[in-house]
Amino acid sequence: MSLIVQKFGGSSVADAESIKRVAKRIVETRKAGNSVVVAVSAMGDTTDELVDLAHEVTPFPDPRELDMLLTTGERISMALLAMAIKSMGVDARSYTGSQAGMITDAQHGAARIVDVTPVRLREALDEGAIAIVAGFQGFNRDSRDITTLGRGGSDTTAVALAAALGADVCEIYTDVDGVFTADPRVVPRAHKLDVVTSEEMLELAASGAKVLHIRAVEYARRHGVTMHVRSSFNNHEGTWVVNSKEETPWRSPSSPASPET
Ligand SMILES: Nc1ncnc2c1ncn2[C@@H]1O[C@H](COP(=O)(O)OP(=O)(O)O)[C@@H](O)[C@H]1O
Ligand SMILES: N[C@@H](CC(=O)OP(=O)(O)O)C(=O)O
Repeated sequence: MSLIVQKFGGSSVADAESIKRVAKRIVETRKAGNSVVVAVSAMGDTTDELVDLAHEVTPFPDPRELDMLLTTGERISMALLAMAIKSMGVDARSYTGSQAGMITDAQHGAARIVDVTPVRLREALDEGAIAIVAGFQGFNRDSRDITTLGRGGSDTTAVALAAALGADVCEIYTDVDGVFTADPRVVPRAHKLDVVTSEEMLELAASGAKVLHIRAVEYARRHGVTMHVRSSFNNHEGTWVVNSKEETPWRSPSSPASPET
């Protein structure tokens, strides 16, 4: 049995229909015989809307309270996703970052992960359940406060969970088919890369490829996590982010042998 971490970005869970579509995909991965942990982002533009709302209240929101506010976005999507999966007859449980054991430093808005203690996730997996974790958030032990990892931080949540749980692969689901030579929405001639090294991915991320959070790539490189960036809207093989080109990409059991077009 493989352990797969799947991350769904805000673009993949923008509305109720999308949440049901994503739930179906997660259930298929579970029914194929894998253990599944999911990291989910807030729906669509929820985080931007919450930031705007805070600035309507005050030009300088208190950093602790801003983190408290922003983490609510992921709570909404994780609970809805767990409900959708349960309605399909499969056990699923949602966890906030603190419940999932994402321990960070105290830097509100840009916290760094210092430890991951996924005790409750292991319990859920042992009982055959799918664990759904709120992305982009953690908990600081000293202040006992909730923190956020910075914008786009759910990729890092997924990679950190994959490393701590010893997952076989960390799948990053988004709204494009993988990592392209340039932003495919801006440069129509950009082409998809099948395999990139984490080194190459760091360069792409540094030059603005927001498809992956740079800290997630750094974390994956440090901990030897293999990532597969792919679309949640089709079953095409995406881009493998590997530590060295000698590494044979691990074929995801959730990828069909002959992908649909
Ligand atoms: N080099 C690139 N390859 C792929 N996508 C890119 C690249 N550069 C920028 N993007 C953009 O990144 C977007 C995906 O990131 P994001 O909107 O944060 O998704 P999510 O909500 O899934 O986290 C794509 O829609 C694409 O426009
Ligand atoms: N919701 C947070 C965290 C995140 O990673 O989102 P996304 O995966 O949609 O980029 C943000 O918008 O920054």
